[in-house]
Amino acid sequence: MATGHPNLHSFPNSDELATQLRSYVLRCQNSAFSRHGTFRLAVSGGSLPTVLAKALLATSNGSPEDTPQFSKWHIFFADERAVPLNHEDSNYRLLNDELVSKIPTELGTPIIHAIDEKHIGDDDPQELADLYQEDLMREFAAKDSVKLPAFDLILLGCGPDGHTCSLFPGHALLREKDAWVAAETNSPKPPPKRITLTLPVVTHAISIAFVATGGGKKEILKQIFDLEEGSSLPSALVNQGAGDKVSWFTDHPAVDGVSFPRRGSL
Ligand SMILES: O=C(O)[C@H](O)[C@@H](O)[C@H](O)[C@H](O)COP(=O)(O)O
Repeated sequence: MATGHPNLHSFPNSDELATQLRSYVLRCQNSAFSRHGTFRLAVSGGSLPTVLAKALLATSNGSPEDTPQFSKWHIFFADERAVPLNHEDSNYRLLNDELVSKIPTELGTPIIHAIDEKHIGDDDPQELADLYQEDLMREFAAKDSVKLPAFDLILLGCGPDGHTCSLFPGHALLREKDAWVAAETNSPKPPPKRITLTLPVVTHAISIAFVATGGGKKEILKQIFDLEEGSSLPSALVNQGAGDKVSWFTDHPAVDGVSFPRRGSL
């Protein structure tokens, strides 16, 4: 059972948010290195890769602690669309365009865990999900030897309907207890076919961060943080399942009208 409450941070602008997100991600990196020598993280699509790139491509102070050591990073996708990797809807392509292709050589190259292109054209994305789950098993141990994979960090967005990953409000997928990766065939946000980490995998991560900015998010964040009616929304379920392992990086317009207390420091 989760302990504590999520940490809600709000920053005046995107520069400040990126600076704080950088400290947070690098702190997660450094503690992952001390546990097992690599940093295993999952990232979402949407606006997240752009903010993440701003955070991670900023100039380092030169210390190893303030340097992303990308050659020891394994980057997975918290969710991915069932489209070719060079398609404009691909989260792989988005992450590559925004971040990976811009990493200076001296910082090394991360290992990116993409979906298997051979199954992208399948009618049902289930095989794509199963193969991605096998990829996780190669990195985190077989599913019959560990109940759930423990990502060092999962970076999420929150949609205006409260979805996160490709876990949408009211969908049966929210009740998935067994699979690590599941197929979604009817996403209300296009494109309809996707794969996604399941809720138990998300809440089992060592750290989880949401990035949500702009006034367009204030109504849903009010529901998620302040109102009973928002308690079954996917993003609220992450808060409930993971408690103080969750940190929200927002800007002031996104939490305008939200009463839930902000935390001053990371
Ligand atoms: O691939 C996806 O569709 C995303 O992973 C999705 O879950 C996204 O994170 C949210 O829709 C928030 O998107 P914004 O940050 O763009 O609002």
